[in-house]
Amino acid sequence: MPKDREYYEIRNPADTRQIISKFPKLARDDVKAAISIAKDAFQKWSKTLPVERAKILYKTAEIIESRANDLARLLTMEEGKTLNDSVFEVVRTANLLRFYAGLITRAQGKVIPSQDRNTIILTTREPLGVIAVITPWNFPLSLPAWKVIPAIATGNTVVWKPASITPTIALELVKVFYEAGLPEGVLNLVTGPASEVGDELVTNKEIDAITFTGSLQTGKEINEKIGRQNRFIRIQLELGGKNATILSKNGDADLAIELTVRSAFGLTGQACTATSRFLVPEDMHDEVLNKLVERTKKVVVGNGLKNGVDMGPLASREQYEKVLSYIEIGKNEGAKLVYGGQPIRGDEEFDYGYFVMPTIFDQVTSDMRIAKEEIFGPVLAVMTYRTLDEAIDIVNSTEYGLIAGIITKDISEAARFAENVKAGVIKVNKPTIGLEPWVPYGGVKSSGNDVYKEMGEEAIEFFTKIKATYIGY
Ligand SMILES: NC(=O)C1=CN([C@@H]2O[C@H](COP(=O)(O)OP(=O)(O)OC[C@H]3O[C@@H](n4cnc5c(N)ncnc54)[C@H](OP(=O)(O)O)[C@@H]3O)[C@@H](O)[C@H]2O)C=CC1
Ligand SMILES: O=C(O)CCC(=O)C(=O)O
Repeated sequence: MPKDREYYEIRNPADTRQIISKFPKLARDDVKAAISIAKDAFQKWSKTLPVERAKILYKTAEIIESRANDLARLLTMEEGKTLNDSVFEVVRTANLLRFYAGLITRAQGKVIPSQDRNTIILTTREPLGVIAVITPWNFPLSLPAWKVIPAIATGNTVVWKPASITPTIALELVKVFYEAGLPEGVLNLVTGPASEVGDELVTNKEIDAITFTGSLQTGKEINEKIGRQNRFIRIQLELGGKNATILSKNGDADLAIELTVRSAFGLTGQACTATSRFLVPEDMHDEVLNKLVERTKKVVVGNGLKNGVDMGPLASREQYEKVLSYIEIGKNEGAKLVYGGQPIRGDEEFDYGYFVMPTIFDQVTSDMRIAKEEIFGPVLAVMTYRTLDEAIDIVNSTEYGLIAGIITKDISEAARFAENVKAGVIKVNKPTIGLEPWVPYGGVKSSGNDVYKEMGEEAIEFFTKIKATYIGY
């Protein structure tokens, strides 16, 4: 790497005086070199036996678990989430490794009866080649893991660009893979500005598929760039959300409040699965709102490394400013601020971090920007409805369709909700946050291009192509 390479600092969002690491701002030529390394490595890696690849994945899981505490601490210091939430990410990563290790050693194709005698027809799955993985910062370990692991498990090689603010934990994951025996060149990390590093990955003709998670705006930009290339390429886009939880008249209000507080303010609202709209029956509004505010007052905000903290800082200055600006937007468009709405300042513990109070707006209507646009922070919009049909219309009224929840004891109501809500994931009496690795995941409408799902067995479909072979004998 050239000596004059420019480096940038990663700082702890809970205390920006603390420098976590320094990373190089790579240039286009570096990315081209990484792609070429991945392309060379593909020749051998794609021919390794699934059982050999599985062995490396199992070993990686073992090492990750043995360092769970250190990895979780690093994740918290870099991204800001609480230590419990970081441990959850580490454990999920180990689970993903074992799940895909098991999956790739199972049957992958079909034997199809032929119309001719003495003929066998079978299908096999083959890897695609070099995969570009582009990921956001909010789940900087387990989200990239659910792309990288099935990609390499199926024999592809990867060039991965992590979000610029969370490269440290990304590098740790790459190191563990190599320690577990991954051959050189199979997984390559490239750090630096999206305008150069990201753009090169999206436009380089040696890339065989792109899997991206991030904002709607970037997703559209990438989609347009791919569209302008005169070639066919697989692309998976997982984008934003504006998820609602409905409390039904037949639901347990206390449970709804508990799950909503967890899904709205846990992870500081920086989850694509977060609840950002809470729909309450009109005649239960006053009682539920009071209880919601009382419960939210108990959310402990602070440095995620500290015991008992429920909500860490926002992950960056950009996020902090974005959230505060949405709070102003909410006030200006007539929503009633009933709790929070301010940065936390005036104490050494908070003064150097991006801390904002958990915030609740009441009297929010579907036409307001805070009900339509993804804020990606701890801001909850409370809305009311009269009938379940009206509530479902409100849930469906945004351009997003990632995840939606209902709290009800009525099974037929839950089924009606699941059938009529346009979202990739439905939760009944569960928090909207919290995905399981063995379950397919992906949004509809503007929440994703929804051609291929992530996680579950379905992830294998994105990372492999099917070949049909006819054998006469
Ligand atoms: N549906 C889902 O599963 C999830 C969706 N998200 C969404 O992610 C967003 C938050 O993440 P955030 O990182 O801010 O999102 P961005 O879209 O800004 O960035 C995501 C990744 O793409 C890179 N990138 C940005 N612009 C380009 C470009 N033009 N070409 C190629 N790569 C680019 C970023 O690099 P850099 O960091 O250098 O800018 C980063 O690595 C939220 O809107 C959220 O909804 C988050 C998690 C899950
Ligand atoms: O809710 C979860 O478990 C995962 C959510 C997620 O990965 C995300 O928000 O990016």
